[in-house]
Amino acid sequence: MTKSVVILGAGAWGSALATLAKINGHKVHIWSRRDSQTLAEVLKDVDVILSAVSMKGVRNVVSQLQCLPLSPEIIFVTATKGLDPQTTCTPSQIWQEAFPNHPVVVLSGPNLSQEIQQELPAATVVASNVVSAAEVVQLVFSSNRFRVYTNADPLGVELGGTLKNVMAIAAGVCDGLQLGTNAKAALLTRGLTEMVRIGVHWGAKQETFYGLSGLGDLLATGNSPLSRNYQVGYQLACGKTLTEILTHLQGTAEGINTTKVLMLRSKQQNISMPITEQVYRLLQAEVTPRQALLELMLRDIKPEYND
Ligand SMILES: NC(=O)c1ccc[n+]([C@@H]2O[C@H](COP(=O)([O-])OP(=O)(O)OC[C@H]3O[C@@H](n4cnc5c(N)ncnc54)[C@H](O)[C@@H]3O)[C@@H](O)[C@H]2O)c1
Ligand SMILES: O=P(O)(O)OC[C@H](O)CO
Repeated sequence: MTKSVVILGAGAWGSALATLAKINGHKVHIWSRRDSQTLAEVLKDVDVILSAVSMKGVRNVVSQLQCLPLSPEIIFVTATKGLDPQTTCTPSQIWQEAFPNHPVVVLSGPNLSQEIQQELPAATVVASNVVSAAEVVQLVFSSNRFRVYTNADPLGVELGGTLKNVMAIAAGVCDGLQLGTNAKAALLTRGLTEMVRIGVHWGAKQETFYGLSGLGDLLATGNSPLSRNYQVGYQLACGKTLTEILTHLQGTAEGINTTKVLMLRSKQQNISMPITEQVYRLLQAEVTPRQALLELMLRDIKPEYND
């Protein structure tokens, strides 16, 4: 059945998702801050509202929507991969708190928007506590070039896509320093351990991190120069400053803010996150990439699990 879908955010990801819904024949409107129409006008008779704004815009967009009369049938989908700097909440937690009577679905997976716009095949996950809502969103986006799986662990799916951005910065550093394939495998594997450690403490399911939205996205983003987060790490390793990198970076590298929020949360909750800590210190220019590497290599020796 044809759905009316409004996509909030006309950036790289919002545009790619709009393309995917349009090829399935759905009525799609992309809304941005510069839209000539108001939100009230575009949200008339909408079935699905998908937010693809970057983390810094989420609270602003949520409060604009809270002022509008919205039918409780409307499904919210969040595709943002970030953490709120004030509360450390995830975007879906912000949407659900603001709209407690609406179903909220998280959409996340190994989805580099440029590849999707080139019509290359990809897969993703839509997760919600309301299974029927996830299934509606699955139908909106599924096609022969985009395979969509449902999942009942929205927090785990969302954290996978969010936390891997920190590891993607580290992976870019690893490649920028030309540390080789062994080092990269070690980094991504230990990075996943770190994601699982804090994610499970947060309330997510461990197995979710081994799926598309966790390991899948970690592999895509940690190995692709198309990733903005990877590019940040790569260029830091090549000697550029963060300010220089951000001047020329196309789009948002959410991992920079996520690293700060994660450091705060891991310290508050006493959770060991050594890779995240070195990425944080590197972004703060407290260590060089080589010093960060040495810090990680010279940590106390220990069993692989049990740390
Ligand atoms: N690009 C990708 O490949 C990709 C894939 C999956 C997920 N994501 C995630 O999607 C989100 C957006 O990424 P992107 O690549 O489209 O970034 P982008 O920088 O291209 O676009 C960000 C969008 O957010 C909007 N925005 C920012 N602040 C706003 C505000 N206060 N009010 C309204 N709109 C605001 C911008 O206008 C822009 O349209 C990020 O969280 C990213 O991690 C991106
Ligand atoms: O360009 P990045 O680093 O934001 O990565 C984009 C997506 O998260 C990949 O799934």
